[in-house]
Amino acid sequence: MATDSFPGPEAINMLSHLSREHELLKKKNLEESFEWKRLYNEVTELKGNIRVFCRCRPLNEVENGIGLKKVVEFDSSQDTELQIISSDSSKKQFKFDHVFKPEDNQDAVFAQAKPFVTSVLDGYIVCIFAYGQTGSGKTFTMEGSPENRGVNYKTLEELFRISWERNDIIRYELSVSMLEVCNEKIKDLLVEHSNQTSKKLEIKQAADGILDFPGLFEARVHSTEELWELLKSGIRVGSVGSTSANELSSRSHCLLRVIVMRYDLVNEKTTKSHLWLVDLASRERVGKIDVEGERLEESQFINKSLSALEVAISALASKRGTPSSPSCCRVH
Ligand SMILES: Nc1ncnc2c1ncn2[C@@H]1O[C@H](COP(=O)(O)OP(=O)(O)OP(=O)(O)O)[C@@H](O)[C@H]1O
Repeated sequence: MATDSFPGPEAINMLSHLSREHELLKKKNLEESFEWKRLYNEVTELKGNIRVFCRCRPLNEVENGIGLKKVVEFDSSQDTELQIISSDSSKKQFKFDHVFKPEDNQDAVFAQAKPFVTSVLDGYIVCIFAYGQTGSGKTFTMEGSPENRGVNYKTLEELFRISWERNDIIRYELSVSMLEVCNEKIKDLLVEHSNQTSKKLEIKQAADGILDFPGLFEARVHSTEELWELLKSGIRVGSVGSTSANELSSRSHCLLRVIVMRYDLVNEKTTKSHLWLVDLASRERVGKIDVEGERLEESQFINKSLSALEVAISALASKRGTPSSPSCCRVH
């Protein structure tokens, strides 16, 4: 009978010593990681819970073809300021947390959004949204294309990467929902993946203060590939129209919600956080853009909802609560 496959008393002693060492090392790593996390979130808060970035896209072929001139000037030594040149050649300066120039690519934009991913995985509620005039590049920035992925894809990829990296100490479960707000109606863009039929959705405030949409489908996702397939199907279902200013104009607010369930193996606590990635419909100067009938009504709804958003953001910025913006809602 072969006995050398059973460890002797010395080997058992050594194994238990190694196991104790491993436990101590794991505890030390955990303590360091929590300290790092605390400092990281302190820095994030100091930088401000609301950040505003401005991205200027390059002029396209049509705009160049008809000889349109650039009306934005950048200071090469400052990446937080730009100047708008008016028709009388006077200049007006605007300041942001960061300004992206026409030559800045999708990676440069994502580099600024990346730190928020860590915040979501640490239990914060984060919302990243693109706001701007029709054709200014909101969908390009958020969605991008398969060759030129935007903030949505890169953020979700990073979310998965960090959650796997932390697997030793924290277990994450990620689910996504995708919805569209068009003419003040909420549509579930992933309903075809559920066993339900499309139904009217409403916004409710849950007991914990977080906004919820009872009945909205939540798809559990395990990888970026799986998630991307889901998003593509949601995008197909979304509404697209056209204005004279942009041929493929988004006529609705498109919202992607990632629900992050976080189980902390150290303190055995479960927390839930949300990441919102939003491509807003564009505010339109109805008098200047050739819209009529149904499109005109849509534009009026869009403008009204964007005005409400402005009120909510101003209230958050001045740290006041408004009836429509729960004070627990934290926007980075
Ligand atoms: N940074 C950029 N670099 C190159 N092309 C860009 C950039 N931003 C936008 N574009 C191009 O400009 C066009 C309009 O962009 P996009 O559709 O993203 O605008 P939008 O703000 O979402 O418009 P709408 O609100 O009408 O839907 C698209 O063809 C897009 O590929």
